[in-house]
Amino acid sequence: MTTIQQGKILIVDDDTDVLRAARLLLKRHFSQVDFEKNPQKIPYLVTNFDYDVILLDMNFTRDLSSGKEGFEWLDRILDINPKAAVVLFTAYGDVEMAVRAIKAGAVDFVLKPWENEKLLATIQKAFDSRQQQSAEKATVPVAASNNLISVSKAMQDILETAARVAETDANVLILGENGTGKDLLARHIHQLSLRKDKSFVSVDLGALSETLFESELFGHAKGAFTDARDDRMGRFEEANGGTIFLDEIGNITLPFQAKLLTVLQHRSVTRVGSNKSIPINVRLICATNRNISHMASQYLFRQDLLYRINTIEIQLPALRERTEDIIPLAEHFLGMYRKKYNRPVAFLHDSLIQQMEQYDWPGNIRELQHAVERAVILSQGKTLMPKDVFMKNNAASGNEKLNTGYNLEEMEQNMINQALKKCNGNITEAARELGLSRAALYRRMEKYNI
Ligand SMILES: Nc1ncnc2c1ncn2[C@@H]1O[C@H](COP(=O)(O)OP(=O)(O)OP(=O)(O)O)[C@@H](O)[C@H]1O
Repeated sequence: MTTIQQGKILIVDDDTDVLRAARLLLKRHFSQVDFEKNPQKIPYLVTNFDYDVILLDMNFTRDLSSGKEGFEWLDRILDINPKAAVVLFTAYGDVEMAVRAIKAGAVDFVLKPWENEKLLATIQKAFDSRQQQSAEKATVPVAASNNLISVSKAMQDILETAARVAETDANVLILGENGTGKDLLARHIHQLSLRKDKSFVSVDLGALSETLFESELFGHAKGAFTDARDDRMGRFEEANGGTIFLDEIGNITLPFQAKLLTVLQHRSVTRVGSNKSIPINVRLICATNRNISHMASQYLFRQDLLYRINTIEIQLPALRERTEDIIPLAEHFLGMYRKKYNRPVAFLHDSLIQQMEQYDWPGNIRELQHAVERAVILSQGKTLMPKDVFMKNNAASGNEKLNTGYNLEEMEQNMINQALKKCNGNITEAARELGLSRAALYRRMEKYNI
């Protein structure tokens, strides 16, 4: 009998069959095997969950065979966690690419189609070396996995409601501005639910094109359209027994709303090009940053679909409406990033605390998180000062409340300029300051025309 090791593995691949097969194999050996189809979720997952090994596809649909996208994502992962053990997966691999991948920071490389023993041995090796590293660095704490900070009364009430509804199978609709924690709350509810050992499948409906919508959600039969070379299960089937999280539900067109409604009413899906109905048992959590009741009153969102999805409605307040959470969150991120980047900085200056509490945080917790991360990377002393934390228009408007939009790219560009200035234009040193590889810094400089 195989013993299951306490280890967290993440598989990122846009091919559902690959995900399923690799997960099935690895689940027999590791206690937690998460999978994600959408590479855009990588930064979120790597920041929030301390994976032992990440198995990453090199060829996402954008660019089928050069492996370029895989290299980009590898870079992003290592930017976030330089110690991540990343094993690359490719169908078009060759020795040259393997060498490049290892040079770029991957620990190993597996060719598709794989042999189970080989895949397992590679993952095991990556896992063992990572365990050894952690044992040597016993002082390095585990990442703040699933750490939901909630000091304000508003958030405590929300968590209480979440705990109460988690055990039921009631559909939940989470409303709130971008970056308020909708995704994190959905995962939290799943973790508290009886389905926690089953899949949590997250789908960003806003990112799905009209042509992909149906086959992605409901699957397709072989030959249903030109590229349908095999039968393929959709996201609802993948989530069977577990939870499906439909993000940006307010962004789908009326015809797709009708299709989704039919699936929810019948609790079954029919793959595109097939006439066989497949029963599904999923817990549904939806989220949107739009005013969906208003949309329903304007006939832009079907009222009957809204009734289906909002059995329990949770409104996440904007960060500026729960100011008690700002400093605990900032301290949480400060602790997380000072350890990650090994910086001495440990305190927020009183004047910074005051400014942070008065700032509007239009990008909510995500904006706060990025602002603290960048400040930690660039920090020199033990205390963060107001000048260290980028808050849009902060310098110009002092302590006034701000209602402007927020631009992450602008912030990134600013940070790069600051680092280059500090290091007198020395790219290697600036990259180190920013916690980036030289290649990653060059790419960003090119992007911003610096
Ligand atoms: N209460 C919290 N405690 C700690 N971290 C949080 C909390 N809420 C959100 N975060 C962090 O803030 C970031 C943004 O959260 P999340 O992605 O869940 O927001 P969202 O509302 O789903 O955003 P979007 O609408 O843009 O998809 C994530 O890194 C998340 O871990």
